[in-house]
Amino acid sequence: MNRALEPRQIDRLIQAATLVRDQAYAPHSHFYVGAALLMEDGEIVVGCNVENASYSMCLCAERVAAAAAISKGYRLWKGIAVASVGGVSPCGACRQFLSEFGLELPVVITDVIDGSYKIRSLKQLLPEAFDGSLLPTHA
Ligand SMILES: O=c1ccn([C@H]2C[C@H](O)[C@@H](CO)O2)c(=O)[nH]1
Ligand SMILES: [Zn+2]
Repeated sequence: MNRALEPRQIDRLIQAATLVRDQAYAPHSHFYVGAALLMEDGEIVVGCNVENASYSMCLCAERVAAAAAISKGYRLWKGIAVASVGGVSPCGACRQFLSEFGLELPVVITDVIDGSYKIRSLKQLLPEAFDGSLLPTHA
């Protein structure tokens, strides 16, 4: 199966992630992040980071987008773009969270300053991932 994103899909994802970044609630870090997930049917589901005065409760944009997609009934994703100043990679927690739904996922890591990006698979970002297959309750 060809999992590579087409240039047009990459553009759409970057545009959506950059746009939703404006909605980020980040009064504590002032670090604004947007994420956009591409569904198998072409739909895009977005998320931004949502912070809290109790810092450990902060939600990353990637997990907000992933939870929104699941809530809409989407579990098959073609790619995700993450937009921030400097183009940060998803944190470890988000890598693990996203991996639940497939390690082949292409991650488009975008710097909103100049629009540059790089693409890495989740498998590259999370080698030797814990996938729950050894859990006694695994189906
Ligand atoms: O990939 C990342 C990295 C950080 N953040 C958020 C979490 C927190 O609100 C702020 C600073 O870490 O940026 C994300 O949303 N995604
Ligand atoms: Zn994260």
